[in-house]
Amino acid sequence: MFLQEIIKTKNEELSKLTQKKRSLKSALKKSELTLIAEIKKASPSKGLISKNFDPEKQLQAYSQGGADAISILTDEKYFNGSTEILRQLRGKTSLPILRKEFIIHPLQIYESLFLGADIVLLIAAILTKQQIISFLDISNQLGLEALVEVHDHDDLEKIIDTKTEILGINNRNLDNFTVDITNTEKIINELEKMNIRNNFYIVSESGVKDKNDVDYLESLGVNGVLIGEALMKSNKPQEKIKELFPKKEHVRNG
Ligand SMILES: O=P(O)(O)OC[C@@H](O)[C@@H](O)c1c[nH]c2ccccc12
Repeated sequence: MFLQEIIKTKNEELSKLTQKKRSLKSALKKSELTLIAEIKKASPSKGLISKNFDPEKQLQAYSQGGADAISILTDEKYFNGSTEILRQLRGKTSLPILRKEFIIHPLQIYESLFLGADIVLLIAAILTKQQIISFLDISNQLGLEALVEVHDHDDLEKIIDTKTEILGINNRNLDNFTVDITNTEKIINELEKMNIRNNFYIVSESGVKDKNDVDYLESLGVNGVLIGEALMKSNKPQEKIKELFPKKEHVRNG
């Protein structure tokens, strides 16, 4: 009897832990182009990007500018990020948070939950199809959303017939750092040929720097864009967002 009561309580406690997180998918469902704004101090391709790196100030500028979600680099060695940044910013925003990390083990997904992330990144190029399938299952169980990132045809093959819902198309080749934003168009064309374009919410990632780029991507029908460097390098990220997304509603007090 008593054990039963304990288990009932445990189930209630667990449901709190895994309850639906803040959702990127809900933002992507809207007709307006979604902005995922990234907090990134440095990168292996660009070195130090932000001299006066202040994650909290950056977060404020992003949310006041009208960003729909925040991406936070947690890799230390190559991006100068930290899990601590995510932990600290979590309580300071109501926007969904994507943990930008190179996930190669299920433990990192559990860790993301405890850090307070709402979305995890699954990079197809560093995972097998089996891992993608299993990592998507784990994320689902934990109530986390997953942004599954592809760059080329081989990556695309790996995510076909998986439960991928949010598809990130990376315009940057992570092996040699070359950037080409027409990569988004190329991958969308492949999806259309395979007749699976409408199975996904599509986020174009990397190399988006001006209004022209945003307009071009919007014309392709993407649901969202992920921008890091252009916002990190700007002295006034909030203004930069206004320039890139004049239609966005700008929040007054974060
Ligand atoms: O700074 P940019 O060019 O706007 O790019 C942002 C984001 O797309 C990029 O940081 C990124 C995309 N996929 C990744 C995977 C790991 C680390 C970083 C990334």
